[in-house]
Amino acid sequence: MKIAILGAGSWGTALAYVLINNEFKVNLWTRNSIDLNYMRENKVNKKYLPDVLLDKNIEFINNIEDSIKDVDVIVLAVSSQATRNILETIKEHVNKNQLIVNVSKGIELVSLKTISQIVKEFFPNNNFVALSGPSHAEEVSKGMPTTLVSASIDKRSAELIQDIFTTEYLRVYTNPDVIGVEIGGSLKNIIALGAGISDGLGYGDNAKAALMTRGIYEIAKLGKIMGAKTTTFTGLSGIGDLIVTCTSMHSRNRRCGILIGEGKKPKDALEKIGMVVEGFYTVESAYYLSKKYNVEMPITRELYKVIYENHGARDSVKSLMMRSKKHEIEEMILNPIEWN
Ligand SMILES: NC(=O)C1=CN([C@@H]2O[C@H](COP(=O)(O)OP(=O)(O)OC[C@H]3O[C@@H](n4cnc5c(N)ncnc54)[C@H](OP(=O)(O)O)[C@@H]3O)[C@@H](O)[C@H]2O)C=CC1
Ligand SMILES: O=C(CO)COP(=O)(O)O
Repeated sequence: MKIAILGAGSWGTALAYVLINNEFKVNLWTRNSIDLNYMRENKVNKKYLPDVLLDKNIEFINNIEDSIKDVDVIVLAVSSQATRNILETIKEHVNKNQLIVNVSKGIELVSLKTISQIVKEFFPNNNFVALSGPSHAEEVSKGMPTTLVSASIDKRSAELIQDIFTTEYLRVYTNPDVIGVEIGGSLKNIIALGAGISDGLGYGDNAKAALMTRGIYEIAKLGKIMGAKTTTFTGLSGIGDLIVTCTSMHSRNRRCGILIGEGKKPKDALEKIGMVVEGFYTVESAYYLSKKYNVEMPITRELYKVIYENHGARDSVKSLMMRSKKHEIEEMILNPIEWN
């Protein structure tokens, strides 16, 4: 079995490390020829994961068409806003037997589509898997215990991806709820930005617990209306990924939020992180999805104002706290226990 990984960032590189050590052949594609030459010579990705040795079963490739030739699986591992361009580039060169796997976590701006929906536009006949879950590249590439979810409407594809990525430190579950896994994985990044802002403002654990709990609630509300199963949000790609991203210093979303909370302008904070901060864009997509589906998403709305409308973060927290009083669980999401 041969696998192409399109994108040699932190996550693409960590997944390449897993696969080559499972004795699969990997083509790792990067658009950057300087990075390519360094990787070929030194067998490490200096820019994103410098301590991880990639010294067997791997080819570093700069030509994207060559990288997907004769592979069984194509893994999309660039930022989600760049994925459409990648698909456009490879569309004439993919055959219908190649399984397409997406590992990025975001919702496309303007189209408001998830990656499975974009992939379907280009490759309606190919099987598709969304591989997601609480998994920082820095830990996976050190062999630290991690769990993922392989989501596909095709059971065999979900199980194939489960098989090839499983190691003694990486446990992979399957789930047929692709949209649920995609919405959970994408929107947790918004809440992680918020958790970071809260930390940057000097607020404590109470505020973060509130953001995480009310955050997964509004994510699940939107997800349900978009066709997801509510239970998926209680799983690894939902609350699991939300917990890891809101609490870890590995998280670029959380670190970007901390800088904003400390007073940096959102654009400057993004630039300082220097890596993909998906939540920065997904907050806009989610804001418009909440309007499109008429779902109340107060945390998303306030974060949109902070990131895109120059609204003060402390004022946004006040607005959230002073909203009109309400019941905790709305009818539409679960069956709440009613008062006697
Ligand atoms: N890091 C992690 O722990 C995890 C990340 N993810 C998700 O994986 C996705 C990729 O993140 P990650 O690898 O961490 O990000 P990084 O910032 O580490 O790397 C981004 C990668 O995407 C490439 N890229 C960015 N823009 C473009 C573009 N316009 N065209 C082609 N390639 C582009 C970069 O290439 P270049 O270097 O040339 O700019 C680089 O290879 C994100 O959606 C993220 O949410 C999911 C799980 C874990
Ligand atoms: O998705 C991730 C962990 O599961 C990575 O999160 P960040 O992009 O915030 O680093």
